[in-house]
Formats: sequence, C-alpha cells, structure tokens
Amino acid sequence: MAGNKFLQSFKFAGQGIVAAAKRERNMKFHLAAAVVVIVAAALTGVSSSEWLALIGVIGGMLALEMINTAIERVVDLASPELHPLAKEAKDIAAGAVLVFAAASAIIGLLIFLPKWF
Ligand SMILES: Nc1ncnc2c1ncn2[C@@H]1O[C@H](COP(=O)(O)OP(=O)(O)OP(=O)(O)O)[C@@H](O)[C@H]1O
Repeated sequence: MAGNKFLQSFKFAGQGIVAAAKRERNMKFHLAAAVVVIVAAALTGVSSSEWLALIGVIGGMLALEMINTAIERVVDLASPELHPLAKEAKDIAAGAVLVFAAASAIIGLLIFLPKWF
C-alpha cells in the first residue's frame, strides 16, 4: 500500500539517522554542539528570527554531515582501493562540511557575541 511505503521510508530514514549518530564521531560532535547552541540560545534569549537562523544552521549542519557520511560509505564501497577520484570525492565532501561549519560559526558569533559582551 502507498501509505505503508510512505511510513516505511520514514523508518529507513530514522535508521539512517541512528546509524550516523552511533557510528560517526563527527556526527556525535555536531549533535553535542547543537544541544549546546540550543541551551545557550534559550538561556541567553534570542529573537524569533535568530531562532530561525540557528535552527536552519543546525539542521543544515546535521543534514550535510549525514550526506558527507553517505558519500564516504559509497566511495568505500565503489573504491576500496586508493584512487585519486575517491580521494577527491571524499575531500570535496569534507570541504563542503567545512564551508558550512565556518558559515555556521560566523552566524553563531554574530548572534551571541553582541548579547554577551
Ligand atoms: N579510497 C581512497 N582513495 C584515496 N584516498 C582516500 C580513500 N579513502 C580515503 N582517502 C583519503 O583519506 C581521507 C580520510 O578518509 P576517511 O574515509 O578515513 O574519512 P574521514 O575524513 O576520516 O571520515 P571519518 O572520520 O568520518 O571516517 C579522505 O579525505 C581522503 O583524502
């Protein structure tokens, strides 16, 4: 049934989130950072638009880290041997995470620093 298939896809997506959270050190770090940011925002008091920015950044960071993990898995499957293209694929995916993490850090600083100092 179509409804069943729809529910199944949620189940598989949930399994993917749990697998990434359990096995990936970076994912654990991002989850911990997300909790710290949410607690800091609640304690500091931020506006609705600042909450929107923080939620966007946190969701984007976690989603991007999971895409990076998925790319690592596929590269390992397709190219268990060392290969320059495998290296490039992993390095570019890691670079994408770094770009978003840098932008996220700047957004966080722009929101929190004026309130703290
Ligand atoms: N098959 C491969 N061929 C060539 N270089 C590779 C290959 N696999 C990994 N590398 C290189 O080693 C780096 C580290 O790869 P690895 O798979 O250990 O990912 P990682 O960044 O350590 O991620 P994680 O810690 O989440 O496993 C890659 O960024 C890439 O430069």
